[in-house]
Amino acid sequence: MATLLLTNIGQLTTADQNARVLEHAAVLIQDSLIAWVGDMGQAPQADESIDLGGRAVLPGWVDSHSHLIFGGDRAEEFVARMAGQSYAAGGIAVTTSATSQLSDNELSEAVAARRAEALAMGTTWMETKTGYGLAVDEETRHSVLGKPLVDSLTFLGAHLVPAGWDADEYTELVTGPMLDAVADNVDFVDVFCERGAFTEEQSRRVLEAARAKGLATKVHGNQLGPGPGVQLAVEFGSHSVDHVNYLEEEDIQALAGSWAGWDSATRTGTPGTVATCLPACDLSTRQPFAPGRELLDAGVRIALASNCNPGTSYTSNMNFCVATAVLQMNLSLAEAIEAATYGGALALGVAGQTGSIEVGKRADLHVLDAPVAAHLAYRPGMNLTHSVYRAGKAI
Ligand SMILES: N=CN[C@@H](CCC(=O)O)C(=O)O
Ligand SMILES: [Zn+2]
Repeated sequence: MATLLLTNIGQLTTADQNARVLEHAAVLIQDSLIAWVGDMGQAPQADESIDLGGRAVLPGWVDSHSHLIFGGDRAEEFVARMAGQSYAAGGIAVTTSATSQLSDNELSEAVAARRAEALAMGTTWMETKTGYGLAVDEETRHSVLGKPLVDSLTFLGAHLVPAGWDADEYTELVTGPMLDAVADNVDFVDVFCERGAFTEEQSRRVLEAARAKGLATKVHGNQLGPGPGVQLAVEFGSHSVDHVNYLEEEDIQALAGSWAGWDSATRTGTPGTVATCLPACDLSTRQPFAPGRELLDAGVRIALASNCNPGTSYTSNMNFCVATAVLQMNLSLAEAIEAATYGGALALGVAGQTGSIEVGKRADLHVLDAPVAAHLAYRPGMNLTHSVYRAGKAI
């Protein structure tokens, strides 16, 4: 069994349950897993050793929300938005049409290139969604092509009601033949519960169909205005509700209540519904930032994710998301790092495998070209990723 010691780490942010930050640290990797963490002076012998020159190390980012399976872009829509037009869900149809024109090879290559781009910026676990197919054959094709290219895959047939369809009939298709066709390929079922997309009643049908299939759920909710998304997600025990820009007090209380069976000190118990904040999307759509500070203060577990997609957030740069959360959402650096690592892992149900630097977890590590992790927000916009290890392998 091959061992690799990463040593002379200036600052090691573990994002473990005690939020340990170690100085002059080392991490021993055995094959794909973390085998030892501690003071570099006490590190065990290893087959190979890499001196990180005093750099900061943190867990690889867990990006729990993206839409990488698409063709074309929507730069014109973005420019119009910057000139004052507001975002509307209808733009999804432009991408659906562009995506349908790509061959299997072209689409796979586009997704793989986007995944590689994110990995090079420290994202070692990445979720993505279907949702630019909106027909049984296309949604199935996207689920088959997407599955081997990402770590978690979500079915989002309920992204937009395609032109020419009655909304209830399309919901029938999504919850019947479309879900049947993709079910074996996906980890989650998601629904865009929003004005211009799916109503509360239609969203409920999507979540019920997922439950009947034994699939975990997510909800895109409360993005463009107050709405029922958060309450539905909590009611159905969804792993996450994402966007959460427009929350009423009852929404925050419902989310906090969902964590009543979870012990944060030991990270044991029954997890609730993670509130996933998407700061890059909020900037690109000029929406108010999700109230991450208030959610944390109310006892809600949050995640930070990129929401990389061609409409509302064409970036997969998690360094940028973390910097924005610190600078604009009043999160501390430690809170933002935890939300973008362990929080994302909770939102994907993979916190036992990744999201923190602990013995037994997958060796997913992000080395910064900086002495301390604070540089992520202190030097926003700079390329601070020095190197990345995914499942123990340098990329
Ligand atoms: N909100 C719904 N879906 C995407 C946007 C999709 C698009 O406009 O292409 C999002 O998460 O922001
Ligand atoms: Zn999304």
